[in-house]
Amino acid sequence: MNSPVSALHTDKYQITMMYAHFKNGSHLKRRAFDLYFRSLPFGNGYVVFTGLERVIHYIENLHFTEEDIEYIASLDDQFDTAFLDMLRSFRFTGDIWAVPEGTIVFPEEPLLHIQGTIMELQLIETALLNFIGYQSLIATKAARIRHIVGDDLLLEFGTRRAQEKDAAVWGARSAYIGGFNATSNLLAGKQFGIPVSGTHAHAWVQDFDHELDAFRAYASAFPNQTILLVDTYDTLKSGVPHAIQVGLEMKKQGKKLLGIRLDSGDLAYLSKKARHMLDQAGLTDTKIVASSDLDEHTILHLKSQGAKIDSWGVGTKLITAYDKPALGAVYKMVARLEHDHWMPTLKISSNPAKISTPGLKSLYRIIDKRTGKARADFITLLEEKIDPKKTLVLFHPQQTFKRKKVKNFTAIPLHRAIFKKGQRVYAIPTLEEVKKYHQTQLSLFWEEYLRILNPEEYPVDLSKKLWNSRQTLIKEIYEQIKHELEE
Ligand SMILES: Nc1ncnc2c1ncn2[C@@H]1O[C@H](COP(=O)(O)OP(=O)(O)OP(=O)(O)O)[C@@H](O)[C@H]1O
Ligand SMILES: O=P(O)(O)OC[C@H]1O[C@H](OP(=O)(O)OP(=O)(O)O)[C@H](O)[C@@H]1O
Ligand SMILES: O=C(O)c1cccnc1
Repeated sequence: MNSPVSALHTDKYQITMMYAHFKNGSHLKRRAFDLYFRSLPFGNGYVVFTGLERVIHYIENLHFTEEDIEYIASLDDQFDTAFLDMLRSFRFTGDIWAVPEGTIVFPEEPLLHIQGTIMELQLIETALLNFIGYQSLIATKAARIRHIVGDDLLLEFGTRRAQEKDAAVWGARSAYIGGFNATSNLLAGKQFGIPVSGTHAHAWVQDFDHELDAFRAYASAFPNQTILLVDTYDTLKSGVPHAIQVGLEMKKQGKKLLGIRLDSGDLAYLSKKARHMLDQAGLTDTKIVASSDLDEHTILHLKSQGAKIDSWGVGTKLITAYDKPALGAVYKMVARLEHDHWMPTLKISSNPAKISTPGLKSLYRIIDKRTGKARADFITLLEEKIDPKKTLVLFHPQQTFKRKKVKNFTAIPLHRAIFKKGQRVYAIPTLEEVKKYHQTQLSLFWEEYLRILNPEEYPVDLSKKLWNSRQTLIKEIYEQIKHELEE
């Protein structure tokens, strides 16, 4: 179904670290990593997590072919035969936990938690960040657009402007999860079962001597799904009148002109005029589709101007995540297994926002039982239990004086086990299930967190124990550095 992803879809340094670990005798040491992002894209209040299905296919198929191994050997004559032999039988043997696709997620949350040998965990970093970062970005952009249009039909038109093929196809899938109704990309339709849709291009009209002939010919080829592009010459003087003429001819034959498409000019003005003209002619059921560099901001403005647009075709600005082309997801080591005991590890940075959260952790969503709405997300040490009968004290991880007490709540664990010892233990949901799950996720949040402009910051808090363990580790590392410098 999906084209397999090569094991070489990784950065060179992952292979060189694998080799250095192999020479060091440490390649089979067990480690744990978290995948997360640090800041929200597009000024949005949340991210829609997607990319897991591709991660699963990648992990299940992960192996080096003979050609891959030959290529690696050709890079550096350092690589000895024993290492190359080991690559021949390489398979992923670790454990992965992840939030399901479609989940609403926030900065600093462990979206994936992965345990395995350091060698395999290094190898997969690049591909995981690549898939999750891009797909989550597009699903989030799509959700913003869905938020603005209400129930209007949303069509994904981005393939021709996407950053190459995979981005177009997986982007179409993410857009569908985030709230689009259909894609123009047939491969995405075939591969994922996304509804496909479309109109026709200017070239269809240009290929005829007269616009009217072009419209008639198109209507006769597709009598049940005729949508005519009306802006090739002059939208109001030529395109719409010709479309109306064809629409009336179709009506006489008991058929219906489904729609017209506007693709340039002042879309508010043109759509209002076109609506009026269609209605005057009795074509009240004929819909108006608009496209032309649309995004959530332009659509919002068009709506505020009273544009009479029923359906939106969105390409470039969605599929390229135009205003924030990278999510900036990261993958950090959080623990090392030493003598059967997980030792938390930390990445310190001069920028406090970049200090990672150590250890094996659980991620919960705290739901207020009275309202059914999310109060906060709560990250704990793995071994901690939350007692729903007790009051939960939440505090801001930086401004710790900011506190709130939560009673009468449910703590929903967000992680699912995906792989155990290299074997998948997770039943991949259908795309429709993912889309539906995303909708139920949205319903957990107050509108204040969902609005597209200046949303409220949703609290993601650490348990006291986790917060203490992080502070202790930071202190220990600074003490150690000080001590080493003094020596
Ligand atoms: N009423 C409107 N209010 C705000 N933005 C609009 C309105 N009508 C159209 N737009 C947006 O303005 C931009 C206009 O694009 P541009 O000036 O490049 O040309 P165009 O009219 O689309 O023609 P072409 O596609 O042939 O270049 C598009 O992003 C479109 O979505
Ligand atoms: O505007 P987007 O959101 O990217 O949507 C996709 C665009 O692709 C097509 O344009 P085409 O390639 O025919 O070029 P055009 O810009 O001249 O319309 C279509 O007419 C849309 O305008
Ligand atoms: O079907 C359409 O109208 C379409 C498809 C891709 C890009 N622009 C428009």
